[in-house]
Amino acid sequence: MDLKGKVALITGAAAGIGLAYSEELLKHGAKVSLCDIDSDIGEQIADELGAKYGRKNVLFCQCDVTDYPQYEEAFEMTIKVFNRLDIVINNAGVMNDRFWELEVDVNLNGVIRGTLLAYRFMGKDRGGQGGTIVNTASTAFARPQVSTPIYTATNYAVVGLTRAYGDQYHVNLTGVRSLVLCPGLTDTGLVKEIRKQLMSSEYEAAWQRDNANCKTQSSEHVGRALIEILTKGQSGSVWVVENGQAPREWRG
Ligand SMILES: NC(=O)C1=CN([C@@H]2O[C@H](COP(=O)(O)OP(=O)(O)OC[C@H]3O[C@@H](n4cnc5c(N)ncnc54)[C@H](O)[C@@H]3O)[C@@H](O)[C@H]2O)C=CC1
Ligand SMILES: CCCCCC(=O)/C=C/[C@H]1C=CC(=O)[C@@H]1CCCCCCC(=O)O
Repeated sequence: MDLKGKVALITGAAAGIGLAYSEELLKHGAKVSLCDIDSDIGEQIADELGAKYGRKNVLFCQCDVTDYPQYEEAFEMTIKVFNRLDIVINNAGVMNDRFWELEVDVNLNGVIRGTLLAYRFMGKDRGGQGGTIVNTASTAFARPQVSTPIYTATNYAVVGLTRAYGDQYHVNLTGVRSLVLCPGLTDTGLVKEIRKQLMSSEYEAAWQRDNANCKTQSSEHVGRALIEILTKGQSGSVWVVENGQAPREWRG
């Protein structure tokens, strides 16, 4: 896929994996709409990336993915500024099973909202040009993270959503392809104070076991993997990126 001049909207773009996706897309000549709930860091990141890759190529939209009207405004603003939309990356996520309703609202409902908006603004059946949706899940979908059952469930659901929408039936109808990237342990701010993120402090032993054999990878590695997946990923495909290795397709 030639990314030059393409427009990508990325959620959770102010930090971690979303920021790495954004920078890698800019390096490949795309324009990016950085969407994040955190406007202080988001504006600052947009300034920094704009100075490096050209101010006309970067936009920041303050957007909480749990708030449909705000999310819709981010799509409208992106298309108004860049005049097109080719790629939607549903990446914003949290891990906190204590606040599980919010976790489900961000990690699953947020991806559903982003997917429905992507079809509305890119779907050929809705007057659009077609495009690509990339969702971020986690390797927790393939090997359940026993210490965070609800976080794990949201990742299973995102993979199921992507596989169903990724079917050729939807591609024929809309011209939109859907892929899912599942990172393993990645060095970001997702885990701040693990004891407060597990449903029970008794789960700490399980948390240690869950992550015992994982090698931490950088968010930049996941960013580079995104470009490879965008280039060769078939609609409905599921990609695992872990331990700093090249992306590999998961075939269930
Ligand atoms: N870091 C890791 O080890 C792994 C992360 N993931 C997934 O990768 C995705 C990105 O996570 P990280 O970069 O690690 O986390 P992070 O905490 O570094 O970045 C997440 C970003 O999402 C934003 N955000 C949070 N709630 C939001 C909302 N309601 N609306 C809009 N933006 C919101 C935050 O402000 C932040 O900028 C998540 O979906 C996470 O589940 C998956 C596997 C491993
Ligand atoms: C010893 C713990 C070190 C810190 C671990 C950490 O930061 C974990 C991150 C996970 C949080 C959400 C995820 O999606 C991350 C990785 C999930 C990997 C699941 C590993 C299980 C396995 O591969 O068997």
